[in-house]
Amino acid sequence: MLNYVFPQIPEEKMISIIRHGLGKTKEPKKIIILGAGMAGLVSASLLKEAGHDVTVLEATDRVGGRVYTLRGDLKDGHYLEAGAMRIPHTHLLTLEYIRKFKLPTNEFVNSSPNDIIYIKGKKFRKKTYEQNPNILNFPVFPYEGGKTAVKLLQLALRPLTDFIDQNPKRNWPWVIQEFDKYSMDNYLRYNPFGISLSPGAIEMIKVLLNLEGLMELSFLEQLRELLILFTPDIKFYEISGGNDKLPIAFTDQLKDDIYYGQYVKKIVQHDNQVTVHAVHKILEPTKITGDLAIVTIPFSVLQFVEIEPRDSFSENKWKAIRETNYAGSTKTGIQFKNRFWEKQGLYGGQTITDLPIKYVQYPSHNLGSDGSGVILGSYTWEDDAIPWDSLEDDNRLEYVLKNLAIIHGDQVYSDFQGGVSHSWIRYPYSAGAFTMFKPGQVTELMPHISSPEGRVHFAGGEQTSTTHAWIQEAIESGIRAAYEVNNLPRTYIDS
Ligand SMILES: Cc1cc2nc3c(=O)[nH]c(=O)nc-3n(C[C@H](O)[C@H](O)[C@H](O)COP(=O)(O)OP(=O)(O)OC[C@H]3O[C@@H](n4cnc5c(N)ncnc54)[C@H](O)[C@@H]3O)c2cc1C
Ligand SMILES: N[C@@H](Cc1ccccc1)C(=O)O
Repeated sequence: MLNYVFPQIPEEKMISIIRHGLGKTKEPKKIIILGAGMAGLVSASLLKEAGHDVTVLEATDRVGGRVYTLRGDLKDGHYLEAGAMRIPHTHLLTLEYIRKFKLPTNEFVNSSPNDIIYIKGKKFRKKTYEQNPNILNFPVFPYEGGKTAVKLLQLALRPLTDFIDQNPKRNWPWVIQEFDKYSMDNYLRYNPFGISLSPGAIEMIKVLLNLEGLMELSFLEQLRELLILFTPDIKFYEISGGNDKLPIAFTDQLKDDIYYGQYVKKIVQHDNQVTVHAVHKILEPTKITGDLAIVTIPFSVLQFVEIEPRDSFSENKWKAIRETNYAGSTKTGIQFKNRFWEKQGLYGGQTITDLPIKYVQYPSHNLGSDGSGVILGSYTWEDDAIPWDSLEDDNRLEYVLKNLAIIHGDQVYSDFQGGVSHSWIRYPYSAGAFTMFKPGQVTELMPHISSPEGRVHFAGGEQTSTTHAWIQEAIESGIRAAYEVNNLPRTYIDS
């Protein structure tokens, strides 16, 4: 259970593997990797460097998967990060690869005192709210008055976070055992430490911390996220020019080993080998046989891949594939011919609102420049994404504009130049944005998610590591899978 929080390979060893590789293998094998997202690229890169013959089958025409920089309908070289947009300064594996490929970065201004809070029809600046949280008028208990949503949440979490901090390795197993059954909503409502927040305080936390859509999901998952986001003096970065530069950087080494447009339909284990069947829109179907396979396809879409013989996967694995919960997320970006938000003091940073758009992020690149820019006009998670997923792109743009006009004025209409939108639930190559367990799934599913099944190994961020919903965990899982198979003797896997 500890690998729910601590990587199976110590972080400093993983950093050394990124820098120096796994070391030449004594057992070169033919390895088929399913998926060219960050997990697939990392494992393919390390295993090729170690002397294996790797083949990567990727369903789409690009690398990156959920690192997806949308440029299509935007002008003047602008882009929207439909997937990964920010990299915390604590995500050393991600930053190590960025350093390895010498990619330029700039600060991602996640939040600033000028952030806007638009709640109950009123507009405030974050600095004003932080000086006097009561101006938002949530009906809190007297002792909760004057506290921000973050402070109230930290109050409710404090007994747990202090306990974890005393001795994380010793105390996390107890926390998992005791709190895996809680949803975020349950923990806040029926706080086991007797710090029961008022309904008004819970409402304030849900709205201000954009948690409304996630409340029914695992409390432990949110706790892990919040520990990241509460890291004192946390800083975020982005790759200048688009985060897709990171997955693309792997293609120099792997350009002859990645096959695009190859949608994997079947995995067969037989005669001490594994054969992967894929279809292509135009070419003849593909059939590749090797010594083993590494699956990085999200479990949500792995359900459509035929596994032969069925019992080559354990029942626990089948259960994990069926039940691992994938949260939805939808992003809509809008391009404006003037960077009007900067004239309103928003150089990066965000708006948080109870309007359907929920969360707006202002760009952290080309700050202060003249001309156009792209705002992430709406970023929603899970339940909050559902209304947006019911709409086609143009309707999303229409409603996002309407909401932005309420916040920024009607200039949004005269400055409007176009926009892009992406629903991860409706994206057939991930069928969801990221794993976010339901209550009980850490205990029930975690032990069976990354365990190999015969000749088939598993990576892929979401389901197989310690921080769901971050590139860091995709890299961690890719390194772990490569390390796992590198010196696996072929005879062993013949058994
Ligand atoms: C909305 C959103 C916001 C995010 N924000 C951040 C952030 O700010 N910072 C951060 O660090 N991380 C963020 N992440 C998380 C990060 O993007 C992912 O955790 C990471 O990219 C996952 O990599 P992966 O290789 O595990 O999976 P994926 O990227 O999903 O790769 C799987 C690959 O398999 C391919 N595939 C699927 N089915 C098949 C098939 N049948 N046959 C062949 N190929 C197939 C897919 O096309 C894809 O390329 C965000 C993710 C989302 C969705
Ligand atoms: N890590 C992703 C998604 C995420 C954030 C916070 C909570 C849950 C998911 C992001 O930074 O946007």
